[in-house]
Amino acid sequence: MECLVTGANFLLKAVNHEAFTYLNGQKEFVQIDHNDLYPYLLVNIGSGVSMVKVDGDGKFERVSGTSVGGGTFWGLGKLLTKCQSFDELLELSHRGNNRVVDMLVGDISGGMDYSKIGLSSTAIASSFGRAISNNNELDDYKPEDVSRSLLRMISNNIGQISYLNALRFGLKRIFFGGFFIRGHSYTMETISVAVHKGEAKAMFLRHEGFLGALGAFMSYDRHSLDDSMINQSVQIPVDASCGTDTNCNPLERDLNETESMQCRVYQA
Ligand SMILES: Nc1ncnc2c1ncn2[C@@H]1O[C@H](COP(=O)(O)OP(=O)(O)O)[C@@H](O)[C@H]1O
Ligand SMILES: CC(C)(COP(=O)(O)O)[C@@H](O)C(=O)NCCC(=O)O
Repeated sequence: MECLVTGANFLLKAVNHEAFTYLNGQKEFVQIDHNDLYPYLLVNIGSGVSMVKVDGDGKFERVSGTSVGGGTFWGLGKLLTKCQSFDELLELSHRGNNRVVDMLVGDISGGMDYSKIGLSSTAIASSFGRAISNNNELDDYKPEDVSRSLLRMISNNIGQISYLNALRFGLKRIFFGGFFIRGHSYTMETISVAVHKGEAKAMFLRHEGFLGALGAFMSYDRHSLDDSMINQSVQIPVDASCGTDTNCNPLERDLNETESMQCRVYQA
């Protein structure tokens, strides 16, 4: 988690045009003022989703998350569409129509005007909900439509949970990272709309999939080889503890006896 935050902080400070908003098909780069970066919410969408409140360099707290993330899209999508690769599944979603699978507010009968409670007739009332209203089997649906509905369901859910966490801590900016996003317009649009309800702004990162790797590289770089020889308390047999004491004979010591001692270990 520390690597993730280190990577995000570095990119946001060092790379021009790293962060951008995405709404109505428009990408708009955001100029980040280094002195006004913190606090922000970092949402990393990998296999699962972590939501981290970042208050500064090395200052962060994982405040929330959800197990419904990139792995869910890929795993469930693979089962439902028989796709062989993530890219294929993503490509399918480009061409799909989620209205075939999702139940929209307008589909719900009863004549109630949901606009009074802030819901338009085209809002999704229930993801995959349309599948219960007829006798269709999975094979009756196009994989494109299933993929699009799944992507929308997962992205929207992540956006909503992120929005609530931003609200919870009064955070104005949410940066979304992780390899799930892949610069995919439909994913970013859905997340943005889910967040857009409130004051917080959804922003995406050009190097979305490399935050952790970059942070790990930077941490390695920061600690030179000498620095990585750290003092660590470990349990080792005392016969190995003679060190430079030339009068010490390990064979005269009880081999079962152990004691805690300081020893230098190399940490990769
Ligand atoms: N080519 C790909 N193959 C597999 N998963 C991919 C691919 N491109 C994007 N993804 C998505 O990225 C997710 C993993 O994201 P990543 O940021 O690498 O997280 P993790 O730390 O869990 O490996 C997958 O669950 C999937 O949704
Ligand atoms: C366990 C993880 C931090 C691992 O990170 P990942 O490899 O998914 O990027 C992440 O999958 C996660 O936060 N899962 C959600 C757990 C939860 O909040 O329910």
